[in-house]
Amino acid sequence: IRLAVQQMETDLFQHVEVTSTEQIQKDNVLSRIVSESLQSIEGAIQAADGKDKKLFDLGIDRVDPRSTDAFGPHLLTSSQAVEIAPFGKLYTGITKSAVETLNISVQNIEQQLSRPIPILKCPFSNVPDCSHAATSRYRSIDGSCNNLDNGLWGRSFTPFERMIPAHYDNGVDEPRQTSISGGPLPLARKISSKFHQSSLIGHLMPDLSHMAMEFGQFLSHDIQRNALSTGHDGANINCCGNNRPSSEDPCFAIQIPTDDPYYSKFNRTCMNFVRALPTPKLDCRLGQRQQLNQNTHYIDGSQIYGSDTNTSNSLREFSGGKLKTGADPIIPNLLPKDTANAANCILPTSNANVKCFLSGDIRVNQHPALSSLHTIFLREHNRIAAGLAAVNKNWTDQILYDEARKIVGAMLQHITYKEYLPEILGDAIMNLYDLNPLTSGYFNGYDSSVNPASRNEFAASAFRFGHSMVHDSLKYNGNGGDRMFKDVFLNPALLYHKTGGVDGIIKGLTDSYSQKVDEHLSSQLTRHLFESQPGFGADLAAINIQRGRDHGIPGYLLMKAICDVDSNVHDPSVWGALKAIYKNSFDIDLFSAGVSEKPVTGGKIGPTFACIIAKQFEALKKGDRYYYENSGDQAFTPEQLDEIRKISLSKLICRNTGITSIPTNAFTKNSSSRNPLMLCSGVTDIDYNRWKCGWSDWGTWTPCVNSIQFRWRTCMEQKPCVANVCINNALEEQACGSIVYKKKIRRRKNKYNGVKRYGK
Ligand code: HEM
Ligand SMILES: [Ca+2]
Repeated sequence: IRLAVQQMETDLFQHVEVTSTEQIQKDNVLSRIVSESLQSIEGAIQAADGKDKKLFDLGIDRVDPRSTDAFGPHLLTSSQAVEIAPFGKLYTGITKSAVETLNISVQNIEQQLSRPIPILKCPFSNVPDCSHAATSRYRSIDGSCNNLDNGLWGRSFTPFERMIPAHYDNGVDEPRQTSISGGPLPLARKISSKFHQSSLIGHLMPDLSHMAMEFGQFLSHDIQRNALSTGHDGANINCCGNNRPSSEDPCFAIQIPTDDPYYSKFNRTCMNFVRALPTPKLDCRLGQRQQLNQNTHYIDGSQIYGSDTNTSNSLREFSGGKLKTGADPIIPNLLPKDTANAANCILPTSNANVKCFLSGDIRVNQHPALSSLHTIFLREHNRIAAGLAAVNKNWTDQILYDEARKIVGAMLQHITYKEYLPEILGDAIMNLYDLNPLTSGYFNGYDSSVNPASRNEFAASAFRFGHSMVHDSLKYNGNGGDRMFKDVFLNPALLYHKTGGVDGIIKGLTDSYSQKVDEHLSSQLTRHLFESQPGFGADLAAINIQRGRDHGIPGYLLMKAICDVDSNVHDPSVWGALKAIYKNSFDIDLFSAGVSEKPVTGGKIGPTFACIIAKQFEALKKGDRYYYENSGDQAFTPEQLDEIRKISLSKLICRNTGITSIPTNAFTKNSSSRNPLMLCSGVTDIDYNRWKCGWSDWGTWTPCVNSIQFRWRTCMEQKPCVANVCINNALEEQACGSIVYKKKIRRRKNKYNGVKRYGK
């Protein structure tokens, strides 16, 4: 910011491209506003920084991330994100000044005066040079240069996009908290306790296994990680103490009514809630407050490998292309241990070997089911790296790592589009949005004009539908049986069990049902989330509603209209219950009404969420140059692609655990007809010959004709082989029948042309 102020005099209008006198006048007005307001806004930001420092020095802004007030790892914001927050404050501050001074709407500011202001620095101005990326077979770690025209699209530490503009109370940045009929919106916790309370009747999903819940979360952690505001030096903020106004940015604490059916027992009237940190838009034009995604937006396995180079390097073995594993004396093949306990999870005092885990996403320790799925993919990466190394002795660590990462990323996409989404969205929507993978050949739908970025309506509301699928407990085939979620949040101990462990958790996930997607959430999430004090934890339904308001997510009815959804998509009693809580139907929050819609035919979620989710996955497919079915320089060969198409989550589980049988489709519960059990002993590995460079194995001999027979082998220069190891095909011939000749090898270049025949 200070730099921006210094630049003000020198840069003013230096790079402005203007087209008309009217535009010049508008721009002049805007620039005057910017220069007039800059100093006072900077002063306000500095004052807030000073306050943060004081709270930090007094030891107040240091919430233990393990405590209920901290939402575990969700509050740990990366330093790259912390650096962007001041820009967000500055841009929204100036936008507000412009709106007030000119007395026009923020949309007008965005539309009429929409261009970057040259005197303001932009945190997204370092557009990478993507010239080498066009021919690269591998994605960058941070997602940059996937799109060659817009190198920052989908990169980590860039803003969430939006389907439609935000609905903030003041139009620019204040959370949506006022009813359109006037007066406050109903409290998020009140909506949760009245509408999202857990249900014990008919709450199980008859078709979907609990693994469908878990894969959804794992996938969501690939696509997005919101960045929350921090105090001084990245400190965790508590908005429920007496030291910060509980509803002054960055606080937006969740008020708990005094007659709350649960929290009143503990005299709790406040639940910590910190606003997402503000960021300008990617193009740094003035406008509304936006939020920041710390992960790569693409489905690329970033939750396994990291979304920045430092993280990804810290997870690599740098030998044989492998990822680091935990050096545990009893169970060797776990995720690497977080010996510094930076993730701050809960460790048992009884066993010093038990440590939290490291992965590409810091939320890996949230609960053992999530950590277990991470473990499966880590093992698969290392298995593939070893398989590739066995057929290509001269491949370096880097090639092995890159290629194994490429294959695992493709497997994630295949499982997402082939197995997971069809269960959630149903066939009609899969077809409508062209989401089905092909059975052979390349997909030719890459469209460089499609921005793949995660949409705010998707991340802050729609894809949280999975919270409704979470069961009360984790079924556990191991020591001590099933575990209530509240007993295992942030606790990795289960993975270290000798009998059970990852196998016991994974088996339990495929062997139990998810809950139905409806308005009911398990009380493990709405009363006991990250419970650290006996009795109560946080409430995820209330947090989801509050987060939607924090991000200015528009009300449900507007999103429903945008999605062109007919009326009557709710059970009348459900809609009646919502209307009884809200003063005005147009106020109803997207999460609450979206999650409670009646499911679409063949799917598990209602039409509004299905529309938001399908549009997102369409963008993630068509806007990803590295989508696994694409052709081009970065493509798999057709034969390699066929190998990817053979995999399923169940096969991955078989290959990486000691589990002996599993439902063929891991997302639907085993039933003898629809989804029979498959024996893991019959599961084969991918055919690494599809990746082998140099000569293939010899084929079989042809039948003996005229006392001679042949066999061939081919030179495999398939990508990513280094060329010139061999050329074309080689033919071997030998005598057969009664006369025995010596066999010879020769090149079959230009069909026998110029090649001498040996032997007879
Ligand atoms: C036991 C299981 C789960 C727990 C404990 C959990 C917990 C959480 C928490 C604490 C947040 C942060 C809320 C906020 O501050 O705004 C969150 C965000 C989110 N969750 Fe979950 N979740 C679970 C499962 C799932 C599932 C199954 C899905 C989807 C299928 C899902 C999708 C999301 C999404 C999309 C977000 C927003 C992510 C972001 O941008 O940071 N979660 N979850
Ligand atoms: Ca990603």
